[in-house]
Amino acid sequence: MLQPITIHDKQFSLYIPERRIQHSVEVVAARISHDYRCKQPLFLAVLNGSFMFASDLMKEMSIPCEISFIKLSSYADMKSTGKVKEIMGLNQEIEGRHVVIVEDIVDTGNTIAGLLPQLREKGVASVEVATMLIKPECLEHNLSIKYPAISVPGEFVVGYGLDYNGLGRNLRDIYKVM
Ligand SMILES: O=P(O)(O)OC[C@H]1O[C@H](OP(=O)(O)OP(=O)(O)O)[C@H](O)[C@@H]1O
Ligand code: HPA
Repeated sequence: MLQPITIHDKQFSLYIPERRIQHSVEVVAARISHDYRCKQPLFLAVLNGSFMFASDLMKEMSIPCEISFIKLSSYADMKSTGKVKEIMGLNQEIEGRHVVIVEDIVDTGNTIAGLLPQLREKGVASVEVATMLIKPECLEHNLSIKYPAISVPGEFVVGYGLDYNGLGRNLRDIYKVM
């Protein structure tokens, strides 16, 4: 068996190898390329974690498409629905655009559940979500995630953009906590 890796105080074992990740990215890119062939989609990649998936996804797209990167403020106003993180860095006009949010992971779904209404308020023509990983058993919202690459159980994962306290994002494979 492969040696586990150590990040900070925890050990992680290899979970999803690079070749499976790359194959899953190709499958998702082909689906989006087909579904959006006359729509010139605008990818909105949520920083930081999505940078690697966003880059690989773009390289596999076979239709004209654009990309912008957004960050969600770590603090925001409290609304009755809970904490709503505001979008920062959106310097692109999105009214009337077909937007595809790009995420590294949908875990509880809080991030996407907060983001979707804000994008709809700005008058997008459509909005869907592409995510490298999804944890269906952790979802706390009724979300329809149209383009999930790989489903995983609830364990904490790192690599391919995902971090554990800042480290591990550079790993080409995805690892899970032991
Ligand atoms: O579905 P959720 O429970 O909301 O979790 C998913 C979010 O958590 C991570 O972001 P994080 O806020 O850790 O920032 P990062 O991308 O900079 O690591 C990840 O990149 C997603 O955006
Ligand atoms: O499993 C995870 N790993 C890293 N970052 C995350 N953000 C939400 N879930 C995770």
